Amino acid sequence: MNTQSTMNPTDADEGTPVSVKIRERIQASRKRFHANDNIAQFIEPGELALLLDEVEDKMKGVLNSLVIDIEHDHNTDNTARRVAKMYVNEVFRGRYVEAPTITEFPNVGHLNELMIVGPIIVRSACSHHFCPVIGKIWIGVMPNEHTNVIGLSKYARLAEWIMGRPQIQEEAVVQLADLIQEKTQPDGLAIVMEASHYCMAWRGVKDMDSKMINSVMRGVFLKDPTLRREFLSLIPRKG
Ligand SMILES: Nc1nc2c(ncn2[C@@H]2O[C@H](COP(=O)(O)OP(=O)(O)OP(=O)(O)O)[C@@H](O)[C@H]2O)c(=O)[nH]1
Repeated sequence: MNTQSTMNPTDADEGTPVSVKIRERIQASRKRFHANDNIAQFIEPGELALLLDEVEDKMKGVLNSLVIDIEHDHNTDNTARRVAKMYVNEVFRGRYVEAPTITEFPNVGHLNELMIVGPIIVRSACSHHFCPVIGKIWIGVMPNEHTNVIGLSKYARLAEWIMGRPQIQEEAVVQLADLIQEKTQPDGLAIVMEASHYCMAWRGVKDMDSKMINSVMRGVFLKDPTLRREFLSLIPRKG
């Protein structure tokens, strides 16, 4: 018997986890959905709330498998919901929502002097263990007369959107550089990030002191060693 032919497509859809529906749309568009990719364009209105319910349900499974009595332990009876909210609405929000709106102003003053913003405090989580990554970022921009000027706070908003995903630091700074480059089209862009990785402090090697520092240099920062030195000397990293 061909059961398919008698089924209404909406009935077939019912009971399909929302994550599966979203994943199918991404795959149909042949787009990537790695941990540090944004997938907002594939999420329909109302689906984020359903995704939260689904993650809560799966988290209950994890707690059960950890042999925690969530039925009777008053401390953990709502933990699955809290963790789901933390992932979907807070720490990994940068995967599920569109980029912040950025007001761009024309560079009427023809500014072409080095501009530095930082330290911007950033919070992320490593893709490997989902442990916190907390650090600082400095951004240097060398505008030209065609460069769009964006409000100072917008650098922090863009950084928050990129860091609000499971990341590895090397890829996070490149994603942020690509985004700022696209928004402002400067002659040069420099980013330095310094962060503590709690997967190395709380667990694993339990090293409390080491930090990872990395940088991305684009355009004139790459070509001009004097400008690069000026940028690096102006960021008060040890302060
Ligand atoms: N390159 C890079 N490595 C990272 C970052 N965040 C965490 N790591 C490292 O990722 C590695 C994962 O190593 P694995 O050997 O797969 O995992 P593991 O067995 O739990 O490793 P240990 O942490 O050594 O116990 C660890 O060395 C982490 O310190 C990051 O942003 N960039």
